[in-house]
Formats: sequence, structure tokens, C-alpha cells
Amino acid sequence: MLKLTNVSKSFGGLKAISDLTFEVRPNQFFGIIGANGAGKTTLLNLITGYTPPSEGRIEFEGMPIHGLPPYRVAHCGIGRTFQITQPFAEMSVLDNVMTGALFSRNGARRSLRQARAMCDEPLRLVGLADQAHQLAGVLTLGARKKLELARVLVTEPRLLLLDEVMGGLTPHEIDDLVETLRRVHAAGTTIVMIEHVLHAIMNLSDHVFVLNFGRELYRGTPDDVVNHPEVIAAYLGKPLTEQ
Ligand SMILES: Nc1ncnc2c1ncn2[C@@H]1O[C@H](COP(=O)(O)OP(=O)(O)OP(=O)(O)O)[C@@H](O)[C@H]1O
Repeated sequence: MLKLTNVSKSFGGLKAISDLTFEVRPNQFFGIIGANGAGKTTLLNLITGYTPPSEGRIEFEGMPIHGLPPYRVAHCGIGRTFQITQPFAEMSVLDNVMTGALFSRNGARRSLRQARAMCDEPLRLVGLADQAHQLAGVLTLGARKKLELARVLVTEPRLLLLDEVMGGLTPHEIDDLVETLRRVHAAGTTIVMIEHVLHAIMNLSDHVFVLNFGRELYRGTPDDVVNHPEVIAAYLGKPLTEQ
């Protein structure tokens, strides 16, 4: 579905991403982990067109997407969230999600009524249907993360990229968001997730890719990854069972 071939990205003399090759298959829940500065956000920016690769190919459903601007990548069916959520605080939850429906592909051709109708399912999936008429500015951080998710889901992405959605959440909010993402994935969206909250990413992912200084360190099932000596040495510090 998403295929990267020999992708590299340099910022001046710094090689933030070095020669990455991997493929995400339809319906996968693909986790990406790595220490601060390993290149995770740069990798998402490369896939979503926020920054062009210095070398290599990125294909989505067989079409080259490297070099396309972000809105064209989004129109291909790739949605993403950002580390910092930025809802329109003075607007309701529902109106925030409607902006996603109105400004996505074909959005200009939709009536307000059509855009409104498209919001029901994303709001239900993320568990915000009961708060649809609340102002976004009064939501807890956990609810704001769900709103960001709903605003992307209303664009009907086939591939969803999540950039550290669990950051700053309480343990209860993390468990709740894990269940939400499980529902989103079960509803048919392929997911690539970058995350530092290990138990969340290990619980959700069927495949985990480990980045270290912009290079592939290891890839495998969550069990393989957490027990691999190089991953323990470079990222975990000690085995998960001892943390
Ligand atoms: N626009 C840029 N210009 C110059 N250097 C950059 C730029 N963006 C990222 N970098 C550098 O590239 C490297 C990878 O950064 P990146 O933000 O992708 O890491 P990360 O794994 O997402 O880190 P974190 O977990 O802290 O978010 C870092 O050394 C960073 O300073």
C-alpha cells in the first residue's frame, strides 16, 4: 500500500533519514519507534509531502507520491495527525470536524448538510458523539486528541499516520485512546503510528520498525522487537519486563 525505496533526507550536513526501504500492507497496524531525534517525524513529513526526500521513491497504492505537496498527498487518501493538536477553540466539536469534510477532496462541492452528515461516523468512532456541541476550547487534552482524529477520519483516509498521539495523556486517557484506535483500525483504516508510549504501540501494532539515527535498526513483531538485544541497547535501556 505504502512503499518506500532507498529513501534518504539530508538537512545540510545532517542525514536525518538514511536509505530506508519498507512497505506497509493494507490493514496493517505499523508501529515506528526510536529515540528522540531518530528521524520519526521527518519520516512522516517525507511521506506526507511536508518535506521532499533527497533521494529515493515513495509510492502509495502503486503511484509515486514523493515531491507532491501535502494537499495532493492528502487527496490520494493519506491522513495524518500532528504532535500538537490545534483545534478551532471557539468552534464546536462538530464544526471542527465539519471543516475536515469541507476542506478535503471534493469538499467544495458538498453542501453544509452533506458535510454535517459525514461527521456522525467519525464522532461515533472516536467516542465524541455526546460532546458534539461543546466548544473545542474546553475539551481535555485526551478529548482534543480524539477530535483531531475525527477531523482526519472525516476525510476518509485509507492510510492514517499518527505522530505521537499519546503524548501528554494520563494513563487512563492512554488506555481509552488505545481502544479508540483499535476501533478505527477495525473499521478498515490502515495505520502507521509513531509513539514513545511503548505499551500502547506494542499493544496495537502487528509490525514494529525501529529507527536509530535515521537508519533501520530492526523490524519485526512487537515481541521480537522488545526482546532484541540491539533494540534494548539503543532504545529501551533495559528489557520491558524490568521497566
Ligand atoms: N527542518 C529541519 N532542519 C534541520 N534539521 C532538522 C529538521 N527537521 C529535523 N531535523 C533534524 O533531524 C533529526 C531528526 O529529527 P526528527 O524530529 O525527525 O526526530 P524524531 O525521531 O521525530 O524526534 P522526537 O521523538 O524528539 O520527536 C534531528 O537531528 C533534527 O534536529
